[in-house]
Amino acid sequence: MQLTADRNDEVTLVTACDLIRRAHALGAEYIQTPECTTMMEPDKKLTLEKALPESEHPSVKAFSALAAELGIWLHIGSLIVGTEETRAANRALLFSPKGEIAARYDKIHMFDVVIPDGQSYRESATFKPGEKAVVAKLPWGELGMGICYDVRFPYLFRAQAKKGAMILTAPAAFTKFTGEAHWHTLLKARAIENGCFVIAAGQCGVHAEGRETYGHSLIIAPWGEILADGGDQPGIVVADIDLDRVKQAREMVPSIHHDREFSLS
Ligand SMILES: O=C(O)CNC(=O)[C@H](CS)NC(=O)CCC(=O)C(=O)O
Repeated sequence: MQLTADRNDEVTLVTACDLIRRAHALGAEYIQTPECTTMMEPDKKLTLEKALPESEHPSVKAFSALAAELGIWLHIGSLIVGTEETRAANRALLFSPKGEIAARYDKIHMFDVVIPDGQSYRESATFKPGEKAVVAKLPWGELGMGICYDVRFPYLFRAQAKKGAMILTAPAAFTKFTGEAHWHTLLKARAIENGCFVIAAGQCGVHAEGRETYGHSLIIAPWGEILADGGDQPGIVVADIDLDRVKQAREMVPSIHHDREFSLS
């Protein structure tokens, strides 16, 4: 599902829940939302003020209740969650159909980048990077959890695939500028090189202070075909995931089994 998060999380939460309900009505059993699902707040101080711990976080409570009500696996691409330290976590949460948190992943790679379109980002000023890669168990197979900028670090997804992941994920708030140049290519590469499905929900549109995100939520098959593309407007995309296609792609090109150690001089 993709949306344009407001800086006010209460406003965005309503939209997010509505889109999740629409996806469920179409038969979705696993639903993914973008990075920073309920809030895109440019101000560091305001971001940290809203960064409540999981146990007190209004969005965590709402999504847990919604997952239980609908009986779905709900993968919230990320929420801004308070930690014991001064910086927050940019954390993805996977809710089970009982509403329990089945897995959590803190974004590892921080987007500290100056973009030639004039925008500059210092994610590490607000967020403490995670240190643990995560592969979560779904009833259909294992799912590797990544977030946004992580998609540029192929060894993270390689490690997840080697651990058994058949679905790789990168919910995102990609910039429009870098998305136009790189988004489809990076995600297709992660799918092809690992023989995995890739599912990546994206923020889209114009956010507070003119920040533009790329949208184009993608579902990609292990052979590299794009099964669904969300375009640039808020909405949902759905696809049937046949996990036999992982085996089929890896039978055609078994590169996942051909990694080698080598020296470099
Ligand atoms: O801070 C927020 O409000 C939400 N978080 C983000 O937007 C994050 C960190 S600033 N964005 C990215 O990682 C973009 C990566 C990207 O665009 C690329 O790799 O090209």
